[in-house]
Amino acid sequence: MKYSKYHALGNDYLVIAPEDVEIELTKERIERICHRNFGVGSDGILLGPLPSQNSDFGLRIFNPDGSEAEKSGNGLRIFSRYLWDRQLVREQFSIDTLGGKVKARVADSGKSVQVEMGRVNFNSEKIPVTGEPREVIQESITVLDQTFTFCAATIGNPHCVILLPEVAPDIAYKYGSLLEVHPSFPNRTNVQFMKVIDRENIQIEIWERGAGYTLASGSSSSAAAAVAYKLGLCDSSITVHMPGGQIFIQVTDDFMVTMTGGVTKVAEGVISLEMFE
Ligand SMILES: N[C@H](CCC[C@H](N)C(=O)O)C(=O)O
Repeated sequence: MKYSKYHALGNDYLVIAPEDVEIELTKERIERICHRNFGVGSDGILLGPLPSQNSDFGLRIFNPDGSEAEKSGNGLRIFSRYLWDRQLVREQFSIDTLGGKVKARVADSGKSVQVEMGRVNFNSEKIPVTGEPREVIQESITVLDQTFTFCAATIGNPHCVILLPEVAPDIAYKYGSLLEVHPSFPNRTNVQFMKVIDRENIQIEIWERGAGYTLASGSSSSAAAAVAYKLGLCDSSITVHMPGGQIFIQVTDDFMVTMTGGVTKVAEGVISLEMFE
């Protein structure tokens, strides 16, 4: 089964075209393909291009735990580059995901991709977050020995953004997995620990729903930047600094987000079905 591997700031994905799917991609098989030792190794699988009624292309996004995600910013940049590599697109095109339709534009010979990610929404019913319908802004949540103040947002997929004076990987590892499955989030959640550096720069450490600690995340960058803008801590153009690199986010007054970042091609390969035995 053929695949193409790319990374976006160290957040890596395998692109598998539907015509190359030789065996049903069950939860167990996705887990095995993404496994760093027993499989190819990846932060997820992008299945496409699929037919779409309302966009040029359809895309399905799977996490390494086999769960399906509504959106992935890095995944959308990687898929856009894949379409460009296959000469299926020119300048601008649209992609339909479970989390809505986006517009993408490839630049710099495929090394940079801009995606209009859609509107960030802070409403509890949309994210979802349990409790009364409200905007989830600066609320308290307790895991282990720690009570955090958080904001929640969706850009198709759910995010829990925690503002701290300093952030580091150990915070994401210690608390991320517990926040991911906290009962306040019926669909689980992605988690970002955010330090606001100044009005144009933030730093985040990421724990992804269904993937764990990752070096970068486009939807996380979009959600965290939108929260920083919502809280009045940043202006509308924000550079998001992550262990894997930087993503440039622009936020409008009504929280439409445009994301721009790099993509790197890693390899093309063939998955042996023996791996599933
Ligand atoms: N784990 C995420 C999907 C991938 C997000 C991340 N890789 C990105 O670049 O946005 C979720 O379940 O919502």
